[in-house]
Amino acid sequence: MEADVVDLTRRLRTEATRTDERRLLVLAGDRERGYDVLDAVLDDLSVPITRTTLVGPDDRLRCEQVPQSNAGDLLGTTRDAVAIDAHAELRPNAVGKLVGTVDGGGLLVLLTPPLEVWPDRRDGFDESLAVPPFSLSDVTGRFRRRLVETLREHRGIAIVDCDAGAIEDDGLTHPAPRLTAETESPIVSDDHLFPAATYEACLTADQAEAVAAFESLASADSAEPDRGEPRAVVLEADRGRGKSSAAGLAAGAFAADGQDVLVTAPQFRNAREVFDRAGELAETLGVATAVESTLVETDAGGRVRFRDPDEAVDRLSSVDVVVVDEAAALPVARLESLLDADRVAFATTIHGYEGAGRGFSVRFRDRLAESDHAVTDCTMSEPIRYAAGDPIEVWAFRALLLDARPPVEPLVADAKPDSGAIEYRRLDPDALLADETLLREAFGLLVLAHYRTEPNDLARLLDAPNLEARALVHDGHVVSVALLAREGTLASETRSAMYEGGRVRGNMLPDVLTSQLRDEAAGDSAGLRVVRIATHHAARSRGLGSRLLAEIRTEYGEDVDWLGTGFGATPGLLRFWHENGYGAIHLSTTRNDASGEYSALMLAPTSDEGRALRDRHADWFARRFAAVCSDSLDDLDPDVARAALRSVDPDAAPPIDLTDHEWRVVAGAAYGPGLFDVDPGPFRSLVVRCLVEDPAAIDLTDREERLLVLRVLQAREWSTVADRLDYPSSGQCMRALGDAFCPLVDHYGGDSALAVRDRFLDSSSN
Ligand SMILES: CC(=O)SCCNC(=O)CCNC(=O)[C@H](O)C(C)(C)COP(=O)(O)OP(=O)(O)OC[C@H]1O[C@@H](n2cnc3c(N)ncnc32)[C@H](O)[C@@H]1OP(=O)(O)O
Ligand SMILES: Nc1ncnc2c1ncn2[C@@H]1O[C@H](COP(=O)(O)OP(=O)(O)OP(=O)(O)O)[C@@H](O)[C@H]1O
Repeated sequence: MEADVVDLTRRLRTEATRTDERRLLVLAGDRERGYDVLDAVLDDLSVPITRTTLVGPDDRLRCEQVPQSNAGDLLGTTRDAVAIDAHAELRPNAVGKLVGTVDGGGLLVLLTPPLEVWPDRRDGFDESLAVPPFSLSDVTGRFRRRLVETLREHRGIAIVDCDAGAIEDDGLTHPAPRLTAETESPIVSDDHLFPAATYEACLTADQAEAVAAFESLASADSAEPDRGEPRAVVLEADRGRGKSSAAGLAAGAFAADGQDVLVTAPQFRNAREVFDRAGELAETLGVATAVESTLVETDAGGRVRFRDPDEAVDRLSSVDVVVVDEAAALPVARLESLLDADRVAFATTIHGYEGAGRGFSVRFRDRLAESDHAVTDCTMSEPIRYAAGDPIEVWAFRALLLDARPPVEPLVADAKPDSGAIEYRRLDPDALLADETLLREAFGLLVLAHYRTEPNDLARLLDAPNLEARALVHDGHVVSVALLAREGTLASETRSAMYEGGRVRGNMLPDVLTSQLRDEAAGDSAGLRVVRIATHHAARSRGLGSRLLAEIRTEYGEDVDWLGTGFGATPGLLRFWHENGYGAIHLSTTRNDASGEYSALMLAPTSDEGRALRDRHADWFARRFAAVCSDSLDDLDPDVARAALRSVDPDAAPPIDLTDHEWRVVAGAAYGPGLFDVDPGPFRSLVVRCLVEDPAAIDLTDREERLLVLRVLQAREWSTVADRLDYPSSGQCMRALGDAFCPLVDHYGGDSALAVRDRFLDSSSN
């Protein structure tokens, strides 16, 4: 049989090479037999071992080997053959990252258990879906069943049953011969800053346009003084469109002009093509003085060099141009720091969520828009690594729903929460599988709206026992969707393990409340966490999200003790949840990598037990808030602090408990010559109470509230606060703080406070 498969692989390779497409070979059956066949196939293939990668747990072939957990290392690289050993586990994210790395003419190999039994076997990835109190036997195999179906249905995929020694499907597509490649050749105009050779090195017109976009990063000259302002280029494309190469050609052109270009990426290998192209261009132009793997230098004193993101951030001011490759794979906070560079380019994938996360498009785009940089956008669609319409890309997009989209705008444009056309629907996994449009719309909406949705989530949606999905559909189309996770009802052993620092899967809220906030009972009650919620962008702010939350509360209210959520906190989102009955009980003390925000945890109780849980945590949260704010949250956006406190139920928050002397200090600073600085403590508890309670009698402006947060809670220097809030001087800022405390003293002050106030009011009126 091996000979037959070797022969088939040769034919697949010939076809792939002729069409510049890839082919996929599935070796199903016993693992050892699969490896024997794979060995024979790779021995015969004219593929250099240096361009082959085995992705699996063991180093069994004579080529590079990486575990599936490190599949991201290969992002942005080009391989001739990639074999994925899926026997112990199949991580959907890994498949998403790997498919795009295989070159035109290349081969992707999938080693799997027998296809008939594979969906019903529980593997390593499934273990990650078995979230307590559920067990592995509760996990289902729908994702893999669907995967197997797509493998059987799609073109270009050969399936070999290694146990039976039979070729089930030869995967040959017998393409009609093509006359010539249909790509437009790049047009090189005279009107460009970079040398013509830069454009002549481009393989497609798209790539030439992308290179041209980089010209906007050229440094200022007297003819165009406007170029002195900060500038950014964002280059987006699907995998393998030649982004890195475009960036490399531009970097080479800058270096030829004597500029210092710093290139960064999650890892050097993600950016290798940048250096290949930059070096080639420098050589073509005859200006290269050094061409090494991470450095290109030119006789004009220019260079292109690589630095890790951490190091890059420290060097931004000393270089001319910064190029960030595989930008979507970097945390948003890191991308934000890179914005300190005046001239910076970000190259990233559009369907980058195949493992990279969508932080870039969902969150970082907003930051970029708020920055001073003038942004030039550029997209590339023409494939370079492999031909357009490549069957393996088509398969991967479908199998992992990489191109899932919410319904087109006109279908949901009229959706209103109270209209009869709106229906609340359970998105049962079986119903989703039976209705591909529903699945694509629901998943597409989650992907577009959420920076963290990735192929693993598709598998979770279909197979995880703790997850459920609900939606509002408008005339049958998904307009608002929520992903829900059951949490809590944990056995006492599990709870004590958590309390003692053990890791427990899932159960995000009970986990944080138990392990970090030291509440061993937190995992006892039954909860439902809204993991994600999204409304179609064409129908936001009409109450649809709120209606969906209300429906969820009606459906589950009797069933659980609390509803909860956790998300990257912004003032708008905190308001949205607060308006829907959720109150903050925690803000994380570190920023989330993907969102760049501090995470907020919120609870909405639905039973007495849930209320008791919410109340004690709201109380603890309000009590510790000021201390955390002057420590790990000292850079928290004051509007997030205000919105978080405002969402806390005032009945659950601690009352004001100041001694007479403390009241005299506060009232003395508000109405007399006293100073906040001598004893900030009592001021802090007053501010927290006032922001939680928001009494009608205290009408502070937004600026005054920000002042209270920045100076009193976050202990920022007077000069910093004055600067940030546009007070003309620190002195004016101090007076404004005193003034802001007057209504607080009036409203909350006891006899001792009011006596101080009246004394100073009397003396000023005499
Ligand atoms: C656990 C999590 O999933 S949190 C993340 C939530 N999801 C996202 O951020 C994805 C993108 N955003 C969305 O899909 C939607 O904006 C949702 C889901 C947050 C809200 O859905 P909608 O259908 O718009 O909600 P609804 O109309 O009931 O309430 C909107 C109100 O929420 C508040 N709000 C929600 N998001 C924001 C925001 N980003 N900025 C400002 N206010 C906001 C506002 O008060 C808004 O009212 P307004 O438009 O009158 O100012
Ligand atoms: N102008 C060019 N000259 C030579 N080779 C090129 C050129 N453009 C692209 N290529 C080749 O095409 C393949 C894909 O290019 P590149 O890595 O730049 O694309 P990419 O869009 O950055 O890919 P990914 O999305 O995987 O990061 C690489 O093998 C690269 O060497």
